[in-house]
Amino acid sequence: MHSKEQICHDDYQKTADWILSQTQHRPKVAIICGSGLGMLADALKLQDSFHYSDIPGFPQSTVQGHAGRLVFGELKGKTCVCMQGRFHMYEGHSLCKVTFPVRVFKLLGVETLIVTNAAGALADGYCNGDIMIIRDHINMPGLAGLNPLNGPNDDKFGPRFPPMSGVYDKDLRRLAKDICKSLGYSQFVQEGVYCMVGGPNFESIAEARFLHKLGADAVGMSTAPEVLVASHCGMKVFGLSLITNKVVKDYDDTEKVNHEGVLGVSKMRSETLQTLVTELVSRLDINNNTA
Ligand SMILES: O=P(O)(O)O[C@@H]1C[C@H](O)[C@@H](CO)O1
Ligand code: HPA
Repeated sequence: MHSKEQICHDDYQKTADWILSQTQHRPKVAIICGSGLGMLADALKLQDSFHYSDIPGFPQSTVQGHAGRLVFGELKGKTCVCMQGRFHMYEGHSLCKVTFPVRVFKLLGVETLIVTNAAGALADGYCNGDIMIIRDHINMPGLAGLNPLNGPNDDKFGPRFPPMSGVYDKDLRRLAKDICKSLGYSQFVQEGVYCMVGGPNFESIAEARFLHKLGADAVGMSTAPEVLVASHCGMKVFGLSLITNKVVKDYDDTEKVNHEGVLGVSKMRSETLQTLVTELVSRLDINNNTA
C-alpha cells in the first residue's frame, strides 16, 4: 500500500516530539474512549489537553460522541493519555490514520493500551448496559485484507508477521474480573469475543446470525485495528465493550438500533466504566517517568 496515505516513522516521531514539547506528562498508559465514553478522561487529575486539530499530523474526529481531544493527566498517581474520540474506517480514514495515535503513544513511552467501545450484543445472555471484558476479537476487515500493517513493515515498531493469539492480556483480564467482583459489578460483567465490522450501517439480520455463528459475542465498528497495531509494537492490551443494544437476529423483531440509543446507554454506564478503568490503572505495575 505505497500510496500518498503511507505514513513513515518520521511522521509519528514529529507528532510525538510536538506532544513532548507541550506537556510534562510522560504516560505509560493510553486509554481510547468509545462512543459516548469520553467522560473516562474527566477522572484525570492535573490535566493538559489538546484538540486534535491543534496536534500536527493528527486526524480529526467526525462522529457525534467523539469530542476530538487528547487529554493527559494522572489517574490515582499513574500518568495516562486519553483519547476523547477515536477514528473509524467508515469516516473515510485509512487504517494508518485510524491507528496513527497508537504508534505516537508508543513513541511517548506508553506500555499499556486500554481500549473501550460501544457494541451490540450477539450473545443471547447479554443485556443493555453489560460490560464485556474482551477476551479476543474477530477482525472482519482484517480477514478481508484491510489491515493497518499492510505495506512495507516498519521493523522499528514490530515484526512483519505478528502473532494475534493471547493479545488481550490474561493477567489484566483476571485483575479486571477481581476488581469487578470487589466493586459488586459481577452480575453485569461478561467476558467474550468482539467482532469488528466496517460500518457505518448496523448489521442485517442474516449478517448478525452469521457473526453469532462465527463465535462473536458482541459487534462494533472499531478497536481491532488499534489493538493490532498496539500488539505489533509490543504494548499490553486490555479492552472493554459496553453493550449498548441487542443486535436483531430474529425476523419477527421490529426493533431498530440507532446511534442516539447507543450514546444514551453509554452515558448511563460511563461512571461505572470510569470507576473500573480507574481501579484497573491504579493497580497496574508501572512507575511514572518525569519530563
Ligand atoms: O467508537 P465505538 O466503536 O465505540 O463506536 C461505536 C461503533 C460506531 O462508531 C458507533 C455506532 O453507534 O458506536
Ligand atoms: N453494531 C455495530 N456497531 C455497534 C453496535 C451494533 O449493534 N452498537 C454499537 N456499535
